[in-house]
Amino acid sequence: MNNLPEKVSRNASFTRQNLVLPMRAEDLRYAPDGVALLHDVSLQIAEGGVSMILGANGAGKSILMRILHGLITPHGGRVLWRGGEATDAVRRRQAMVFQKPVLLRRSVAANMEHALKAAGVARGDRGPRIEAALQEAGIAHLAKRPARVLSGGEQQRLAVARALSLRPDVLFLDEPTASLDPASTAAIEALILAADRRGCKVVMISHDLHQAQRLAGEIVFMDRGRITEQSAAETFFEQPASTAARDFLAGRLHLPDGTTS
Ligand SMILES: Nc1ncnc2c1ncn2[C@@H]1O[C@H](COP(=O)(O)OP(=O)(O)OP(=O)(O)O)[C@@H](O)[C@H]1O
Repeated sequence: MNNLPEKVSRNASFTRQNLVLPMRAEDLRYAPDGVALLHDVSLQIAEGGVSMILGANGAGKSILMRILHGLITPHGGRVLWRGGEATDAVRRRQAMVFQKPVLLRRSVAANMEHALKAAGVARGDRGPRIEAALQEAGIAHLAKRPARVLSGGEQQRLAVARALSLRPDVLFLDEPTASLDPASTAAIEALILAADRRGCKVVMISHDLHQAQRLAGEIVFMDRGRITEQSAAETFFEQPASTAARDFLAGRLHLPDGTTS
């Protein structure tokens, strides 16, 4: 890969301390109605670089992310932030953006205002933060427009800008650029890299291997409810350790019965 020096310098350029990492997930099990969808998943997320979760459809990536963010409760195992269970203070230092942005029926600026107010940001600080976040996302000219009439790419930029305006220590992104065109994708990727440079830990799911190569510091690879490897992105793409990852990168499908096509 040709962008290693950029990643190294990015990782060295933190501008603030991350107050919730490292995160440690231990033996997570998720089995609604007795059907095991996550099997004893353990991983550690530390500061520095984008952590990218890869794996085939149905591998359990979204379930894992939702458990890490506290949106669903696992049937076994636990998630520890700096060694302790998530408190309200820890949850407030995290944000999540979904593949389909969840926006309120009000203007772009009012969507931002609502999130900042709910997060307890003082009234006088909200305006400047909204302006800065919309500028950075390249949608300042849309501030007064109803959020629901924005294009898909604009809506997703707003969702990411809104999440970043909260200045989270950890930002979870579940396929934020799925179905966006190259220009919108590039705009979102620029926001992700800027957040990374500021010391916001980005944990992200993507199906776009080129995007993973552009952004990721490390790869967490999932196969049928298990993490088969967690490694530096360069290592993963050059020498994937697991058969499942090798097959995935080669475009071979792992079928539920254990065979490969
Ligand atoms: N509450 C639930 N009850 C039953 N099955 C579920 C539930 N939630 C998710 N699943 C199933 O668990 C599997 C993993 O889902 P998940 O959304 O985590 O996959 P994913 O890796 O994010 O896939 P994709 O890349 O398609 O988004 C899927 O087969 C899904 O249908």
